Amino acid sequence: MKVAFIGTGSMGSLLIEAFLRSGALHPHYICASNRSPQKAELLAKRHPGLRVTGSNAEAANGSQIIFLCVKPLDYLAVIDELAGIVDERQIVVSITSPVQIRMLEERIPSKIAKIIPSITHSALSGASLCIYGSRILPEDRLLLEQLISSISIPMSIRETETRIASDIASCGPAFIAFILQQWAEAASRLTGIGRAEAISLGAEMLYGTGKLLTEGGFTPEELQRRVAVPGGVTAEGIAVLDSGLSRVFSSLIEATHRKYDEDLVKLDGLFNPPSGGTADREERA
Ligand SMILES: NC(=O)C1=CN([C@@H]2O[C@H](COP(=O)(O)OP(=O)(O)OC[C@H]3O[C@@H](n4cnc5c(N)ncnc54)[C@H](O)[C@@H]3O)[C@@H](O)[C@H]2O)C=CC1
Ligand SMILES: O=C(O)[C@@H]1CCC=N1
Repeated sequence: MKVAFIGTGSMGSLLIEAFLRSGALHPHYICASNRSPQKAELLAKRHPGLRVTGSNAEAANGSQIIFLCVKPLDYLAVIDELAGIVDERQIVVSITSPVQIRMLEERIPSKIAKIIPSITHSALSGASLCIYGSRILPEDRLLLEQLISSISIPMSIRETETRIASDIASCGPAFIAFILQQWAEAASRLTGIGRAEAISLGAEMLYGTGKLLTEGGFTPEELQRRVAVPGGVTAEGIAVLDSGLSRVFSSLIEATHRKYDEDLVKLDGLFNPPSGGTADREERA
């Protein structure tokens, strides 16, 4: 099976390398193209056999699955390039949340899926968010999920839930890393523990907590009950978090959704230039 990756920036490269590391894909079956070819050529150097093409059309030609790993505002240019090249048997996968499946189905005849990845896939873990277009058949879904499950846990979501699900699964690693950084800096400032030591302790704790919440079968509530012994110190800390955090997460969700709305308006203008409908604004969660 030939698989193409258009855009080999941060996420395109990460996906290629994760698929190679998992053994799901072999370099000989991968075609990659990028606006500045150097990035794709670096990948080819690291993974002999991986083919870098001079154009996106060349990468897509004959590929069974085509991952589009460019930023939202670069989609239209790529889609227009592919329009006369791809056919109804090929599967085009968008990895970006604001580009609506409908926008792609209107412009190209291929089967369309949206699979939103996460940086956690470079550790062969984390959830990938899967949304399938109207032309995707059960066997296409099986093929995609077989591939993506080599590097992640595929989870089907509704397209209207893309923003909030992606906030948690894809932006989440950055949010949690920020919290850990702040915690470690406060710990270092107030107690003198080394920042690096505090971060190592926190990282191991996050790894173990993730395992307990997944394979360990704990719910967040059970985990808190087990750790916060009556009359102990954890309960004191949870009371502080309780008084401060609920507002923080509401503001966070408002901020990401506001930015998403702005992206939808820009995309709407790009994909429907003259009359410019606003239907996409209704499509977010
Ligand atoms: N970084 C992350 O953790 C996640 C990113 N995403 C989504 O992935 C998409 C890509 O993000 P990154 O990889 O971080 O961005 P990036 O900027 O690192 O990579 C985008 C690549 O696309 C290339 N490109 C732009 N226009 C092109 C064209 N016409 N033809 C070929 N290549 C072209 C650029 O040269 C660049 O290498 C974004 O839409 C982002 O929302 C989704 C989930 C997680
Ligand atoms: O920051 C961003 O826009 C992308 C989307 C999900 C994770 N990173």
